[in-house]
Amino acid sequence: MSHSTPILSPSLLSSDFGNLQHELAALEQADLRWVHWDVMDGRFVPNITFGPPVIKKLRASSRLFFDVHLMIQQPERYINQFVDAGADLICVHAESTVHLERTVSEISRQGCQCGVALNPATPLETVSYLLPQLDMVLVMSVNPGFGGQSFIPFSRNKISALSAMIKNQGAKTLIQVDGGVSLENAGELVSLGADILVSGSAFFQFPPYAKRYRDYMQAMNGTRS
Ligand SMILES: O=C(CO)[C@H](O)[C@H](O)COP(=O)(O)O
Ligand SMILES: [Co+2]
Repeated sequence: MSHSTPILSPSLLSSDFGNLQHELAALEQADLRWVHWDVMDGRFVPNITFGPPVIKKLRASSRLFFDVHLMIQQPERYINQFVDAGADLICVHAESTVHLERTVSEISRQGCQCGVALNPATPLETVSYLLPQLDMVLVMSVNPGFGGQSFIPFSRNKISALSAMIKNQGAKTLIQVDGGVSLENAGELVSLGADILVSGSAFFQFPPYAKRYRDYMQAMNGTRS
């Protein structure tokens, strides 16, 4: 089921890592509701970013919804730590854990919303049986690991097919799209079925954030069917 109002979740990957507290405050001031944390371990993806201690420290001063995208091998080892750090939603990659059902069940059991991310080449069937228990499926529209990449065109078909799959099952799972999202494609992605768009480079490189957020919301609402 789609959210009546689509959500923008700015990816901190493109923010000022030297001043994350300020960045979070600026997002709140600009009326954003969500923020996207790209956690990378240097193994599942080549880069390394931040982990639970950083998120926990910043949780204390932020009311934003913490949308945590784990790009780490065997995320089941760290669920407890990310829940304790204050994540509102934890999203694990289907490709990163052998026992995916057990991993998402554990996230829910610990009182957190749960999501599964799919790399571009990973088929939707991977999450078909899990939809009733997932709060969100993240369709990666670039290969994970870096910000500023170009949107992979076949992701459009994947979003529509996932939207149809969710409707057919009568599930309430939200669709998030991450990678290469811009003001230019935001409206189209929402019309295809996206409920939450993640934007890193195309958000943070264009301050002031309040104006950028307004522009995104206009684009996202404009073509909602
Ligand atoms: O998960 C990610 C990369 O692995 C990021 O969330 C994503 O790439 C956002 O960056 P951009 O909007 O610049 O593409
Ligand atoms: Co991400």
